[in-house]
Amino acid sequence: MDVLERIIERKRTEVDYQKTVVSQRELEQRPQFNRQPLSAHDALRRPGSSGIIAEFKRKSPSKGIINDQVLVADTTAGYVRAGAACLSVLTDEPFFGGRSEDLIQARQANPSTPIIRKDFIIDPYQIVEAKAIGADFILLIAACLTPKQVQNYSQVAHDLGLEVLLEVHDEEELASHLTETVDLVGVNNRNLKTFVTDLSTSVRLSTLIPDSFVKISESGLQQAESILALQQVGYQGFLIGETFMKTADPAQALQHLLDELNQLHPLPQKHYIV
Ligand SMILES: O=P(O)(O)OC[C@@H](O)[C@@H](O)c1c[nH]c2ccccc12
Repeated sequence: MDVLERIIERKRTEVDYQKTVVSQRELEQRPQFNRQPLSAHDALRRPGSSGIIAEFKRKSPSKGIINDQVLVADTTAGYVRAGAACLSVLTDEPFFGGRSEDLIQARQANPSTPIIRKDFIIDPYQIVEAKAIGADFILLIAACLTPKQVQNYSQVAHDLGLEVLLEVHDEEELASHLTETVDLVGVNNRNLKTFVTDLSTSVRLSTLIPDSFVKISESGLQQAESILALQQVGYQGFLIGETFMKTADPAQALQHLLDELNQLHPLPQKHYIV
């Protein structure tokens, strides 16, 4: 069994248990459930957007502990001050050391920045839960779902006002799973089965994704030069976790990356803001 299969098996048990603890009806009564979600699509397409989706990730199956010292509210607020366009918060506990409470805290600290619930969604209950904890958009991973599930779950998300990021990592997944019902398409440079990270995956797949979707390159991004090269082939979003989280001050690491990016490729808007 590969890691992805283990994660999904564990997730099934977790979701079935969670449903007995908090019913869907109870989730629908939470105050956040009535909040109007923010659009990640708009935030990433806004002129002058940094395009960075900055992730809060304590640990991962490939790297072990990345950072268990920093607090979610401080870190995510720091990311936003530094210029993140969106935030990503891992809520998977067994493999990534996250929890729903992290997203609740990130939401409180950042009322105006779109936040993605980063988890392995295999049941519509988790989409209702995403809304109830204050997420604005959700991740659907092609490798974990059938094309039909992607369509159905996107519909559930849209009915709740949430946007959908579909994650693929090769041509086959893109061809079989891409549907008009998703809003953003993420190319994961990391193969979730082998953990090998290769940025050329994003380059290869970029022309195969229609421009109507916001294109996001995910994982393994470290250098301003790589971001610039990916912008040139059509990417508008960059999902980055470890490069920031492995430092003692993740927000400062983002600030450095944006400074480097501005030096390479100054965004005119930045210079006109007084
Ligand atoms: O830490 P990195 O290499 O910058 O990667 C961030 C993000 O892309 C990665 O955490 C991720 C992408 N898709 C996922 C699916 C589940 C869990 C995690 C992920």
